[in-house]
Amino acid sequence: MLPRLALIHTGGTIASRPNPDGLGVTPQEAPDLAGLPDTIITEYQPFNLPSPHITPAHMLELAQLVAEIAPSVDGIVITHGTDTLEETAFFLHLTLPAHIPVVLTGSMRHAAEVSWDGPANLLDAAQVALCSETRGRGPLVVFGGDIFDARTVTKVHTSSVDAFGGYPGPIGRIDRVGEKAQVHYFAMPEPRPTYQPSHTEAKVEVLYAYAGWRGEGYAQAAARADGLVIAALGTGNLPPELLPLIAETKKPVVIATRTHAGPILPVYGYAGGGATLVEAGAIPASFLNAHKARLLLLVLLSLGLDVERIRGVFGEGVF
Ligand SMILES: NC(=O)C[C@H](N)C(=O)O
Repeated sequence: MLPRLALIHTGGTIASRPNPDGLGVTPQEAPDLAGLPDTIITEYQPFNLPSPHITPAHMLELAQLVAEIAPSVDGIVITHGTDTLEETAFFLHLTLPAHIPVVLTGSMRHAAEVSWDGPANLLDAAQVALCSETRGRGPLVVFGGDIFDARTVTKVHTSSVDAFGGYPGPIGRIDRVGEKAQVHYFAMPEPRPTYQPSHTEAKVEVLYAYAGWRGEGYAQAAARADGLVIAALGTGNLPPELLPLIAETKKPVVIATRTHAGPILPVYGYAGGGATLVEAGAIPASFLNAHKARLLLLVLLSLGLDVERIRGVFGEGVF
């Protein structure tokens, strides 16, 4: 029996061309998959958006579509804009069973450019999705031949075709010798819980720390949102003015880092140091970046978990 692949197109540069109405480049036409004969391909296009227009509601719609079609295919590829690709990948990682082989990819150049990287990324993603070793790893991101897990992958360059990286790096690689694809994995997947929210309506805002921040915008965000994430400094430290603000917040306040790799650690005991923030009730985000910590918090709040249970999930660090 021929392998069955589902291709879900959502827009992004991989679907973009110069705008016929004038300004810039916009998503228009989903890319063709070339170079994969003897495969039954079914295509879906739930929406056609630049990825800055993607919301958690779109991510939930995608998770539901993937779950629906997974039993009738051997692999699923999602084409997506690169700007928020890691957020959709992580949302799917949190909400889909790990046995479904889902691979996200995109491109950094559009189809009218000489350096158009869409076709190679799409073929790589399809071959990774159909590879039997991919099953059990949860949603992955394939870009430039590197295979990343959804938890650690992040966009590391605004314009290079090698736009994705993250700490500690790829979990695998796809290369091609002639027509034949070779897929190698370097690590085994770890067991982890997944979550089934029926909506994504919780409001979580991200605040970005900087030298001299006195908490401007904090009170308004804390009043509006159901929970906050702060992209804090280093191992999760803040200026002293933030300490009393966090101490009086009853809603969950998750501390991530604006530094590009590494964990949140309760090391420092000066006012606003990580140890004082944790003592004041803040929740360390472990190794998650601020925008992924936001999605985990949003999922947990949408499921109705209280602050202590949320603290427990982040504290266990298994996601
Ligand atoms: N390379 C890309 O896909 C970037 C584009 N702005 C998007 O995310 O939709």
